[in-house]
Amino acid sequence: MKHLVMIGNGMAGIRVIEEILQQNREMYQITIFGAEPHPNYNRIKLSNVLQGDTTIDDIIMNEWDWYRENNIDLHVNEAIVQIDTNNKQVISEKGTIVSYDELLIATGSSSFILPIPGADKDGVTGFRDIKDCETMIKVAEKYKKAVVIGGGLLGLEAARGLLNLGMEASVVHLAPHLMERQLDSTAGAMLKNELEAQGMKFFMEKQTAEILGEERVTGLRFTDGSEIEADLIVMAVGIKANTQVAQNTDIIVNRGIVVNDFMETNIPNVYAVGECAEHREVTYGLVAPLYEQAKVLAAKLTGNEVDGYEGSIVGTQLKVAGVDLFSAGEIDEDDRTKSIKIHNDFDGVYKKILIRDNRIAGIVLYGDTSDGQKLFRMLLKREDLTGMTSTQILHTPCGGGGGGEDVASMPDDELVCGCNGVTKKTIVDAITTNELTTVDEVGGCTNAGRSCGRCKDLVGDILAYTLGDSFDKNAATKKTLCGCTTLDREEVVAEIQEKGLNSTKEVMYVLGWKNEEGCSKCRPALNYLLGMLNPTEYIDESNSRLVNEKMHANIQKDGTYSVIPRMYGGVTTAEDLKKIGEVAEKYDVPLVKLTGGQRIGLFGVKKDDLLPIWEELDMPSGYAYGKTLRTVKTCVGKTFCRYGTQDSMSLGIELEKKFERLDTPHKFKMGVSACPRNCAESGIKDIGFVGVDGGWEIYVAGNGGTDLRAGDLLCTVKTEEEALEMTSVFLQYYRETANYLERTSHWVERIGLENIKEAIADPETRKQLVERLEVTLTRYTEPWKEALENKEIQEKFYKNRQIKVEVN
Ligand SMILES: Cc1cc2nc3c(=O)[nH]c(=O)nc-3n(C[C@H](O)[C@H](O)[C@H](O)COP(=O)(O)OP(=O)(O)OC[C@H]3O[C@@H](n4cnc5c(N)ncnc54)[C@H](O)[C@@H]3O)c2cc1C
Ligand SMILES: NC(=O)c1ccc[n+]([C@@H]2O[C@H](COP(=O)([O-])OP(=O)(O)OC[C@H]3O[C@@H](n4cnc5c(N)ncnc54)[C@H](O)[C@@H]3O)[C@@H](O)[C@H]2O)c1
Ligand code: SF4
Ligand code: FES
Repeated sequence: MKHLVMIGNGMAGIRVIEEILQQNREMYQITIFGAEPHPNYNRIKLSNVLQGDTTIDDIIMNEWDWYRENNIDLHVNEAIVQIDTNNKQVISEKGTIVSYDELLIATGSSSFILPIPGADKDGVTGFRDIKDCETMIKVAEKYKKAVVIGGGLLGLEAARGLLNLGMEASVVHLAPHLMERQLDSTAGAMLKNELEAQGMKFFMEKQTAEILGEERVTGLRFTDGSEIEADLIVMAVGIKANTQVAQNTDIIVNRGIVVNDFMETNIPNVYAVGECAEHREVTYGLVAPLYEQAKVLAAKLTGNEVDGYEGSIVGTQLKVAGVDLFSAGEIDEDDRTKSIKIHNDFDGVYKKILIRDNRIAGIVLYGDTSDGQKLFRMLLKREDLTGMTSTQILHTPCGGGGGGEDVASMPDDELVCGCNGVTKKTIVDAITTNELTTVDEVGGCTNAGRSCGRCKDLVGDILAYTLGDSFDKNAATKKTLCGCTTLDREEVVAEIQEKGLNSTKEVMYVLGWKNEEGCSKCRPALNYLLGMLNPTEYIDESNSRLVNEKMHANIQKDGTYSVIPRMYGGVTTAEDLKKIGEVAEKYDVPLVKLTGGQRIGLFGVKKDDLLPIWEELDMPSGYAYGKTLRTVKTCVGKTFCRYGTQDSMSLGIELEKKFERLDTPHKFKMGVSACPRNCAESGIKDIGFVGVDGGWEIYVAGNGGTDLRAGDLLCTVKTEEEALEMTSVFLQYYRETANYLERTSHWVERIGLENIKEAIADPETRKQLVERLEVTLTRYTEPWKEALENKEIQEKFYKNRQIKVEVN
């Protein structure tokens, strides 16, 4: 098998790999290096994350298990720093050397940071990746004044996000009107009016000379000498291709890595794709052309016949609520163009079609973009307009997302999903051939809707049109458990109960799963649901668990493992500390570290050492890898602290001993503080206890991670027994109603705290929840003890090859 190495784990590169896997799974052993610590995610949707419409979790496109299932050796957080084309090797920043037969460079771009004094101060960022997005969200919690430099697509989407985060957002722009690369001055002015009405401020035709402040930014000075204040500066002044890996090699680099029509560089077996590639002197910054490149390259790499890539004309839209615009091709008239213009200022609609030699050369639409795709198709196909009137050009029947009638009159070759180049015919064919009934399924088969998501309504309309009477609108757009089924979580639960199903295979078979093996999304979800619904009879399927749970250890990015034993309530003994020290020394453990959950972790453990280390430790597993109770953090409480009114350690230890190993929809953390000073950070735990005079306040759905959230007060109880009972009630209600992989913070926001309180108000309901939980708690055993006693488990999990996948 040939070895394909890819540098870059982003949108264009992974599309090539997906296409290769579809065309020939057996052809390559694949290794991917990614500089970011994440699996492939939808970068486009970072704007939606910043604007608060979605979460980082929701924009992951290929989960860690996807890499594993496709035998991809993934190295994240590990940039390649050198290519040796003579010896056909790549070298990473950590010194890893890997040989390749075929090398694919897919390193994308970086934000262009203006080379002006002060650009390196704290509070100055680009907007390119998850880290930048998180930086902005964090700054917005503390500071007020945001300045975005650059009034292009990215700058305006960033500014809208910062407004949504409660900041004042000003945009500094060099040109006389916004988005001058996509809009003419009329549309640019209309856009500025709309955004001003939404609360943005603009500084037009201003060039930044310097960023002011000591260590942290306080403002900026323009070249005309005027100054404005700023706590955060976002640079959105364009991008530059990441070509550093090709430097000091014979690979030709210009603005990007130079490729021919088959994405081949001048060096044999080395290819480039995506924003880092320069094709016919053009580098692209939108996914549609990059996906076209990906298709061509995948065909080339799998030996399939394919026409070369000839370059693209791109269409753009802005992802800001309340703004409807579309632009493609040329923007401004010249002496060879004629134009059709409609400017209805009253309704805020502007349309300009530029025509040269009787063919559409450019489109600018503002306020009504329903003709966008039809006109874009005419532009791309160079349709001859001879004999057509301006009214016919603007109003020929089209799709435009307007429902059944429009869809019927849409030509087959009309582009429905601009990002992925999917036409109406491809979608209709996929629906009929594969009996698809949901928008997500259409996405799974054709990729339509998998990028910016704008076309999803139109895909829904095409489903309605194709399926006719059998179309069910609610079903088409509902959130199914995964792409293998049309059923959502509630329906799957109802079917399992009604039909008495008792294994994942049985569920998949009886409920007509499309993929009989399921996928990395549904297998762990079904395993959880079956165990939750039928705790006494269901036999846990370790093969259906997420990889870390299967191994009972977190796999680190270098292929080693972590060992984290329990320390109930963060309390340990001299004897346990000695044991940990001894194994760390004996097995040469590279890192011994106190974790955030008040325990001691051994990191960098070799797979072969896992069993002997656990045997010698003879301590319970801390489940630091599981969707289960992780830790109960406690303060020292009244035993030692003069402010303490309660015994926090005792409650914490009791809670941890009672609920350890319990499967929950997502990881679950607790905190117990013995007074409102809250030293155990109980306010940012899934369930947190705060000692008050005469009892405990119980806070729920707090989160200290990426979605920082203060917990909500659920209730106040008087005794430890009541605290334990309320924890059982809350935990079991969460277990029975949350979606798999839904943290309590998201669950409480989705269901509503008041609804949860109401649901558990009745004492009889509470009693039943507690009873069901008590039964469930009897099904768990100590995993490492079991592994040490069971040869089969040892052979299956701890004596085979290393997998290099980082799992969070
Ligand atoms: C906020 C935002 C919104 C956007 N909105 C849209 C939109 O609405 N529509 C649209 O079409 N496009 C949009 N884009 C652009 C689109 O996201 C990009 O065109 C696309 O992601 C480029 O794909 P790529 O694979 O070439 O690069 P990337 O997705 O950037 O992937 C490249 C990866 O390679 C990694 N890498 C770089 N150097 C190395 C190295 N030496 N070793 C290992 N790894 C390396 C990078 O860290 C990165 O993860 C948007 C971009 C942003 C930032
Ligand atoms: N909706 C979308 O399709 C979308 C959204 C976000 C990002 N993107 C892509 O991401 C990439 C980056 O976007 P971008 O908007 O940064 O790039 P861009 O090159 O499209 O726009 C940069 C803007 O910054 C302005 N500018 C340049 N120097 C400046 C200065 N010194 N002061 C003030 N303004 C200055 C330019 O006039 C220009 O309008 C692009 O490839 C873009 O296509 C696309
Ligand atoms: S939370 Fe209160 S009781 Fe606990 S350590 Fe802090 S001050 Fe002391
Ligand atoms: S148009 Fe962007 S995903 Fe379809």
